[in-house]
Amino acid sequence: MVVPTAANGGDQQKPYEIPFFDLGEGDNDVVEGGGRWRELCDKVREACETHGCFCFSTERIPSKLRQGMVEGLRQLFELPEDTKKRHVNPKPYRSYLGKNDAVPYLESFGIDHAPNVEQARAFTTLMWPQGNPSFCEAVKEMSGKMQELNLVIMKMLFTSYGLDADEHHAADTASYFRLMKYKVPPSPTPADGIGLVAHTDKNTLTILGQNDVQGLEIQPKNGSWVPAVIPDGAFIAIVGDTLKAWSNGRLHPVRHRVVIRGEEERYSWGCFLMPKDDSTVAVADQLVDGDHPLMYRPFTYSDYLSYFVHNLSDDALELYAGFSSPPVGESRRTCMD
Ligand SMILES: O=C(O)CCC(=O)C(=O)O
Ligand SMILES: [Fe+2]
Repeated sequence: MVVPTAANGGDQQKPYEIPFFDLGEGDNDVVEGGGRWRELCDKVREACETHGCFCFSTERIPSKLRQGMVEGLRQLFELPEDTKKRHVNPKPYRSYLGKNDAVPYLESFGIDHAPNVEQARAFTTLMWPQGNPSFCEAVKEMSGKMQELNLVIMKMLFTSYGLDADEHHAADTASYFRLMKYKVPPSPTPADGIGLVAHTDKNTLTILGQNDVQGLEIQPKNGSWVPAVIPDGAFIAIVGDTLKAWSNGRLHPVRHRVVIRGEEERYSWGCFLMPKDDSTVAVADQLVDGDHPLMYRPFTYSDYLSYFVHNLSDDALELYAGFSSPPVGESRRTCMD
């Protein structure tokens, strides 16, 4: 099944189709050896190579959990600015972001290892000293399910490439959970109600959910921006730069942005899968051959992220790790193969 995306704000754009997959019921369907497993692995890989993203539904995340998440986000972003500013973390994109000229409609928080109840509780207690057990539970559960799904999709990609899809890579994997609110721009809406500037994700694989208010756009390989319409209750998975490197350029980290239109506030939340800070990302040996010469040198994810934060280049991966760039002299150890 594909989800046709209507042209947004004009009739110039051709409808663009983002693949949509039903990732099944709990653990019964999309598990290794299940009826649809192998077929889905290939379709997911194809979507990630061609589009760099796909939408999916899953019964692992019940609608009650989604509702709890959205309700908690409303309460969170309504807190006083001084309270929200208490959330500080030295890692990039984690501290509370509000009132930023580059992204005036966006507010966000990033929580490390949110599936860990201690981390989820530390965050909610910081925001609500008297506690907020229901949002704490929603953050822990939602981030845990999304991390699980991220790992399932990674496994699908490994399987489709015929690589050992052993879970061992999960041990070298971390995640952070990002909570976002996009305010309604003042009326009349500026032509460019940019909620989040165009970028590729630097991590491995991202899964995003939203409160059914659209706004995400992607730039397909052919160049022009199109809306990425996420069906109600569904999620979108987006390939990051690190997966492009690991797959020797096969998987496509699609550029995306958020454009705010309409009258409703948009809430979104994302689980960003990434290698642990000290893990080295290296191209999988099996994905290098005569037709696919080695494109990237090994690198440490945290060094790559730091390079990006200091340079903010659209071509960060190619400049930092592209084979023509200078070697870093790191030993070759890989977190993902
Ligand atoms: O809010 C969204 O839908 C997109 C967020 C995003 O792309 C990001 O945080 O990297
Ligand atoms: Fe992103």
